[in-house]
Amino acid sequence: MSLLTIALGGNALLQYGQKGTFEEQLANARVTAKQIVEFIKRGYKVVVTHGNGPQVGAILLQQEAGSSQVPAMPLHACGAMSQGLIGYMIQQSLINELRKAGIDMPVATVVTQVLVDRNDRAFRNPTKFIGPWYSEEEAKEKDKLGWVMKYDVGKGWRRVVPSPDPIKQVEIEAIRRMVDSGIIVIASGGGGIPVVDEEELEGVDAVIDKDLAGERLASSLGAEIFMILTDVEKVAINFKKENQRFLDVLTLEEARKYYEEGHFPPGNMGPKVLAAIRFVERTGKTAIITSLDKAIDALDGKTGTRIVKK
Ligand SMILES: NC(=O)OP(=O)(O)O
Repeated sequence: MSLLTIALGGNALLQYGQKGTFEEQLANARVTAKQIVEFIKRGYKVVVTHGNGPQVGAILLQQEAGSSQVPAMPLHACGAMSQGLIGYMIQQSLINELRKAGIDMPVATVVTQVLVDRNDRAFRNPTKFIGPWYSEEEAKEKDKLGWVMKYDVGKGWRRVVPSPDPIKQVEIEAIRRMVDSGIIVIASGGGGIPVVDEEELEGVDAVIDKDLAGERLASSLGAEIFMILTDVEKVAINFKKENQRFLDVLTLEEARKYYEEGHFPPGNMGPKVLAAIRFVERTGKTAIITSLDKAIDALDGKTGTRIVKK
């Protein structure tokens, strides 16, 4: 049975413009779970990872808003909370869909810590968008609170936090044993809880990119395919320009060249293409970038962008 590692983008749980109620997110998780069950019906073992940008930002806001009554939790603990919340929604939706399909397979979410380097330059240059979008006037007010705000092109101003490079999942052996024993595992959610391992494990305030952490998960588990699901069907060069061109297949060499030429913006397609490059470099296997609704067609080679060794 081949192993498929799926990295779910933000729109799998929360679409731009939605408020982010529990009901909205659960409804999105149900649509996502239907797609994942299609992979399982095709005989794949599946490991799921997911983003948490909107959710971890919302949890952090809740901490700050309630801090006069109960102690606010640090950002790394908010990351852990987001794994529980999102894992719960995906896990419940998957169990319901598996039951409908008559498939008897266990599902479990693993609270996952991901090792980072305390000296990672990312700690001095926050880039990871979290939480809701704000107008320029609102962003100026947030600046006064000490938040770092950046413009998210076409959407508005948003809080940013450091996003160090993931080194490895601390719980990788536990995840491997679960996968080997036939459990559908949801792991490394929100890129994992960032931790350093000096004298002992310790959480650090950051949010890791889920695609880069997903690559670490997929490569370490020996996945056959690493599938990154986002809101576009294919990767494009010269995106939104007159000479925009969508790509069906990218060799490692082409992917590196386009990446270095700056075709893929940071905080958007950039980390997805970088995660795909690293996966193909490390394993020689295939990475696919496509949208959630085209995932099955992409697996069948009918659409999506495939990043291959040669
Ligand atoms: N952690 C992370 O990469 O989340 P998003 O994909 O939601 O930004």
